[in-house]
Amino acid sequence: MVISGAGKSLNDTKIIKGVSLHVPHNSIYAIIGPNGAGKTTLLRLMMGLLHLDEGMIHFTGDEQAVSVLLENDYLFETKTGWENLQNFGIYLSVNSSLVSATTMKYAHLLQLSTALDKKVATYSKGMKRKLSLLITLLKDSPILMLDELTSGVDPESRRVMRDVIQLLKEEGKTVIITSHDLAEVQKISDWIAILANGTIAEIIDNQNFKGDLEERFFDVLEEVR
Ligand SMILES: Nc1ncnc2c1ncn2[C@@H]1O[C@H](COP(=O)(O)OP(=O)(O)OP(=O)(O)O)[C@@H](O)[C@H]1O
Repeated sequence: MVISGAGKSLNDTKIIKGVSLHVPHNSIYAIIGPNGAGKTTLLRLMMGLLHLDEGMIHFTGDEQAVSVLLENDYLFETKTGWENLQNFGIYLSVNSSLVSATTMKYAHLLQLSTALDKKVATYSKGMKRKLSLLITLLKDSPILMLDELTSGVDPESRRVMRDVIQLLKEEGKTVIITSHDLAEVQKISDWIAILANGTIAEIIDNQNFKGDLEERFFDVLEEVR
């Protein structure tokens, strides 16, 4: 997936300015940056939920299907987790046997199996996030875009989500994430783009990066200020 010269204004303010990125196939690619840097806006452009004012986004042939996880959970609170999966399966045109198979595969890994019979209104933030992730996985898309997957989630749930992301990579998928958790980003990402004021301030090849990400992050922000 290649983004070149992406630009976007919202309410007459330029939010994304000349962003170019190459997200390698089958990589875990993190976009980090301070509040208001434009991470969600950039991800929404990549998701196709917003239209570019300038530039282009190019998917290679086999990468066109994208599944997305938004920053907030959009779940049916009065239905059980399992009913949510079935309803979203219908909405996403995923047949019910595939919904069952995907649920069987990931619910256990996400430690969500026993909660699936309970109403979502009784779920913790972490459980809701895991259910939203499971819904995102129903479509088996080659590219997953996950906006703040682990925000507000406890360490153990973060770890199981991380394990699932790693498994997805092993299965050949490309995963793009935004996060404020630099320790987590450093653990799982192949590439890390630092976004500041709507521009890419730095791209880190994390497999060859030996330093401390937090330190690098603050240095980069200092340089662009
Ligand atoms: N619909 C909108 N209309 C006008 N401005 C917007 C809109 N959505 C976002 N913005 C502004 O765009 C800027 C970037 O917002 P965005 O949510 O993309 O940042 P972010 O890096 O994801 O921040 P956070 O870490 O807080 O989630 C912010 O200044 C925000 O106020």
